[in-house]
Amino acid sequence: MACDCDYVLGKHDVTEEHYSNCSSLLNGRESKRNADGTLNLPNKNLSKMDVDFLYHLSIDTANFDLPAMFGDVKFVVMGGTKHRMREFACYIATILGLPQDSKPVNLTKASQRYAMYKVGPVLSVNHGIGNPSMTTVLQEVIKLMYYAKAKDPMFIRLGTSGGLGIPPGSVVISTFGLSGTLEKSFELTVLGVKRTWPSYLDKRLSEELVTAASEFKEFKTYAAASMGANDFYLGQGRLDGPLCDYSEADKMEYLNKLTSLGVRNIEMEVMAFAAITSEAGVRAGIACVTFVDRLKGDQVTIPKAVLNEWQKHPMFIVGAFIKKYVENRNKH
Ligand SMILES: O=P(O)(O)O[C@@H]1C[C@H](O)[C@@H](CO)O1
Ligand SMILES: O=c1cc[nH]c(=O)[nH]1
Repeated sequence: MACDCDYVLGKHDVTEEHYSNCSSLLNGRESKRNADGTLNLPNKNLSKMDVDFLYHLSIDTANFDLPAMFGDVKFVVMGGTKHRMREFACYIATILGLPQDSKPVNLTKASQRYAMYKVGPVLSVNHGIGNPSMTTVLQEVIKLMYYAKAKDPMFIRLGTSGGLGIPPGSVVISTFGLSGTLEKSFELTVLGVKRTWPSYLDKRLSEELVTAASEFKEFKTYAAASMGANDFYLGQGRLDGPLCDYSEADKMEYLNKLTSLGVRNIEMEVMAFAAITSEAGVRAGIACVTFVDRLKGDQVTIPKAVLNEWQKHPMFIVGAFIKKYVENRNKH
């Protein structure tokens, strides 16, 4: 079915409101999920494969009972580092009152690439730095949820970032991702052709995360656009990398432009995370703490112990959201 708003992928801009109200936007697929909430992935080749090896997870569909292992997953929470995602697994077990192993089991240890922990309905997975690392594990986890027949799983990224005009330690809940060239889309070259997909996040989930954040008064939370850079140094307009051929004035002009467009933080995965989850029909959100105000400098100079505490801010928000969701579900 053609999109009823005449949006042609990659050719016209689409407003956030338009996007979240348009159910037929995604490659003409009428339904992104089955009636029972299980995923209806657009790649029809998958159903023709006898076995699917999720190579970077070291898990396959022949030797693992995926519905038994992962069928109850409701939240896939992802973030850059293995340490953070292990910490989040322990934290969520505590706040949900679930039994905790003294050493949480890394279910993807054999892959030697990533770490993945399961605590009740929560899967906590690290994704490394930048799009290629993140999209590889994200796509395998989406397939994992598909084979496990998980119902309506939500994907949330817990990240770190550089802020724009907001106090370091604040959290930004992303509403959409903006590329370095200021496009609201994720670009990937497929079969030699540059393709783009819209990079909006789930509006309702963002709002629910903002509501969950309102109980934490010790740091500020902003709902805003995020810029996703393909590099930490030049890609984020820093002056302190090994390479730099622009001036401080050029950098400030660019960062001020981002700020005037409503961008409040810069990280490295937002567009791909938003686009791929949306194409796969899963609701997704992103909450990132900021470690530096990029309008004031480039270097992250805050002591590591403080950064480790700040890294917990998005965990508090996402933890509160999950706890409330689980409590409400148990009531019904
Ligand atoms: O989730 P993390 O803390 O990895 O997110 C940001 C974006 C990059 O992955 C990385 C750069 O330091 O931090
Ligand atoms: O400035 C920053 C800090 C953390 N992560 C980023 O991508 N940028």
